[in-house]
Amino acid sequence: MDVGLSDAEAARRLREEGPNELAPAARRPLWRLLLSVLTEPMFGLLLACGALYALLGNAQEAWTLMGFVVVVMAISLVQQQRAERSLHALRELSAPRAQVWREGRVCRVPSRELVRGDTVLLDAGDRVPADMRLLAATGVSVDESLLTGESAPVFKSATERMDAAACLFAGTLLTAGSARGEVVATGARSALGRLGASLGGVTVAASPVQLETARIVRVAAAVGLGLAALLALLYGWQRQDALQGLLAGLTLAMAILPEELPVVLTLFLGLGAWRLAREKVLVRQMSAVEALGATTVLCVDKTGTLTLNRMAVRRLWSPQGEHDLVSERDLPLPEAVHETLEYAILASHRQAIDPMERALQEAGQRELAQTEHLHADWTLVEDYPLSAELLAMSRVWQSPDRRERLIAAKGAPEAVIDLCHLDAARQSRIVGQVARLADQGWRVLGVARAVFAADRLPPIQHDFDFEFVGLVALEDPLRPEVPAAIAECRAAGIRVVMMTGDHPSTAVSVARQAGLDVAGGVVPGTALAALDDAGWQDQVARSSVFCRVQPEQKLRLVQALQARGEVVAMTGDGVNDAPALRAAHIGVAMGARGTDVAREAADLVLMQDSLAGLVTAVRHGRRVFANLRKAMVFVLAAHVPIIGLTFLPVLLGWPMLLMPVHVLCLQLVIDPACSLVFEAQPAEPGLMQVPPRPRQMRLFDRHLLLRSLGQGLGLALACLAAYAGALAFGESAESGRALSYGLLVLGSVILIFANRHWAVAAWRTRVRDGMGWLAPGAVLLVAAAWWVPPLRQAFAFERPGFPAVGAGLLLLGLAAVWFEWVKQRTP
Ligand SMILES: Nc1ncnc2c1ncn2[C@@H]1O[C@H](COP(=O)(O)OP(=O)(O)OP(=O)(O)O)[C@@H](O)[C@H]1O
Ligand SMILES: [Cu+]
Repeated sequence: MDVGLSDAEAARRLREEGPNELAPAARRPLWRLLLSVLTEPMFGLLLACGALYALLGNAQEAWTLMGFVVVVMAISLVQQQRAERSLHALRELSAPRAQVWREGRVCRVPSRELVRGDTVLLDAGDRVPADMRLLAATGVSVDESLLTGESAPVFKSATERMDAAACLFAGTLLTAGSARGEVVATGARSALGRLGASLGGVTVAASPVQLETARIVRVAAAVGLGLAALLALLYGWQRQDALQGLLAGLTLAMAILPEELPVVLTLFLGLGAWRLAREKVLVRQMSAVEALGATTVLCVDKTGTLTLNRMAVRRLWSPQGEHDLVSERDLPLPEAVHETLEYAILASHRQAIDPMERALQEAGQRELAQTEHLHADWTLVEDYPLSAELLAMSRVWQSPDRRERLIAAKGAPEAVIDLCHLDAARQSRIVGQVARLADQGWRVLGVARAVFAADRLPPIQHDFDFEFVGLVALEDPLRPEVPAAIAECRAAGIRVVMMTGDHPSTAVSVARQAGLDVAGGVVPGTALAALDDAGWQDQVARSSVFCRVQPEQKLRLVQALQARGEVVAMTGDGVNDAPALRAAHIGVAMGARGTDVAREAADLVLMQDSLAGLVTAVRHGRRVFANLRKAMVFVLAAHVPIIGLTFLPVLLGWPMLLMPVHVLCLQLVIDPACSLVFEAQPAEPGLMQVPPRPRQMRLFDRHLLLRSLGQGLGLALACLAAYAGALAFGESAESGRALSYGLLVLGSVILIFANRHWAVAAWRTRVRDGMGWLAPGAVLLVAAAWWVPPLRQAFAFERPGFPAVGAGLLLLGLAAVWFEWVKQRTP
């Protein structure tokens, strides 16, 4: 038996030959990042303003603005780099793992740690992690399209010759069978590495909300430019000063350009993904974070998702007797069921990966160790794998002291009964026993055996003359956290649908324990096969438990649900689940047990395999969407006064109020910092007690626009009133500007207060939630701009008098009340 490399040897080779990875996906170089910042419209506007100031002979303004350009670029760069880095970290997390022999044990290591000489175990659905020579292979077929472009399956087997038919290549996909191989080339030395190819990791396709935002930004930009041109003309004509007019126009363009929207959005989705990663849910597709919040149906498989996938043989039954391995643990295994366990083990792989087969072997080691029923000296001659048509598998053995061969079969009881050609009476007796065992929620397998004397083995299992041996019931406990998670879904108006390949009685029993809705009955896959599209849609509307479904049917179930307008999240782990995972709005694969194919097709990967993780993800998705709306209300509302304060004074013939510096400071520093408060906002208490948001619901709907417009207009009025008042009472324009701007900054902070919680009034909430640094920071900033000379100059301020400040505070209070009023009127 192979024992694999020692840890020390593996570490030595890893040091010498380098990790098993292709040239890591090149990060964007700094100059590319710079270029992307430079081509942003805001940057163009800034440069134009700077040039205008220079033309006007205002050297100081020009320099201030250029200083700003540097700051803005630095912020932009840091943010982009941070986004890149977090993406990189996510890629690392989703890195593939491989099963390998080390120190005489099978363990899972990250694929990048594989070295030449490692013995790797592969199963259907695995991506081949490195080039290897096959040591053993059963029914292996491979998809090598990544290397050859040819998608037809290629069959492989272990031979002495070391040619392509006995080799697996890195990056190709095991579509069927299982294999053991020795690594011969890793990383860049593999066939794939020599091609210079690389496999994709995290993808960032635009989500609906991102598209919607992009549209809003485009519209706003067009409107902004139009208005800006209008203002420039107006100003130039009114005051006969074209350059100043142009400057005013550019300032307005800056004020309207909703630069922060896309930034806020990326940040929210990205940080949402990061928060989910901390909850052991990996996001492979950023837009999934957003779709999660709208999920109406969760389609889940049973084993591993609802249950622990910790199989243990619970009961053995044969026509001669029965034995329970838990309640009768202290009794020796009765002779009557010896053969049942013996043949169940013979029908399993020796180095079993399947938890069911492992459980059988464990039971065998425990119960049959002192008997002649374990046959280490027998050799395997042939293997008939499980198929969709026949849920049973057989293995053909040669014993050293017999000429004829022995065949052991195990599988779904119906399939095994079918193989045994029993008479009606025996058949119905066995079916009754199966139902009795499956009613406990146990998975039941039938076991059969045959003897075969001729030389040539038949092509299909049906050609053996099988004799029924007995039944094995395997127990797989429910995950303890599942009933609570399902109850949470129910409260949140999310339906949970179970799709399993298991027996109807087992399915119902587990569904009941988990708290699923079983009133709609259990629908077996065979009943679905005869239905048309309308029939499928009808079924998925009525029933929540589907049993004996084949993976291909899962795809159709998902499509039927989608045709009914549901937003579907689906879990899956097998090779054949990939199409359904791709079709679902949110495909969910399992980190621990899922195949590589499933993981690659999925949008989310649950590192802890449990349904509870998925429910957590949904909760986060809802929270992100709710907070996004709050942030958008804030950003939009904050734009209104900026626009008003640039536009109106010009119209009214007052001295110019906001200049480019002010607009930039608000738009590029203060507002984005403020939006972060919303990102960290915890979920509102009733978040999981309301139905999912309608699928068509837009991020920027009427309520949102009304609310932001209402609140923004209030703040704009307050600021304008402060300016007008200051001017009326004989203060200088600089002093009025300082007052008005201070009001704008502090009012924005109050705007955050108002919108952190929508259901409760701001004064009922805890002030400190995420605001600890913000309010003092804003006050400090305003004070500094008023009193520190260089800043005062840069902002063109003069310190306002105390009566003015008092009036300003009063206006601020009024604005706060107004925000709350608007909040209540726009639910
Ligand atoms: N290794 C095996 N040996 C014998 N029979 C098997 C084996 N694996 C599966 N079966 C039979 O095939 C049936 C379907 O198994 P499959 O693994 O496809 O179910 P599944 O859809 O993954 O189930 P679940 O939803 O519980 O995860 C099982 O109920 C069992 O009867
Ligand atoms: Cu025996």
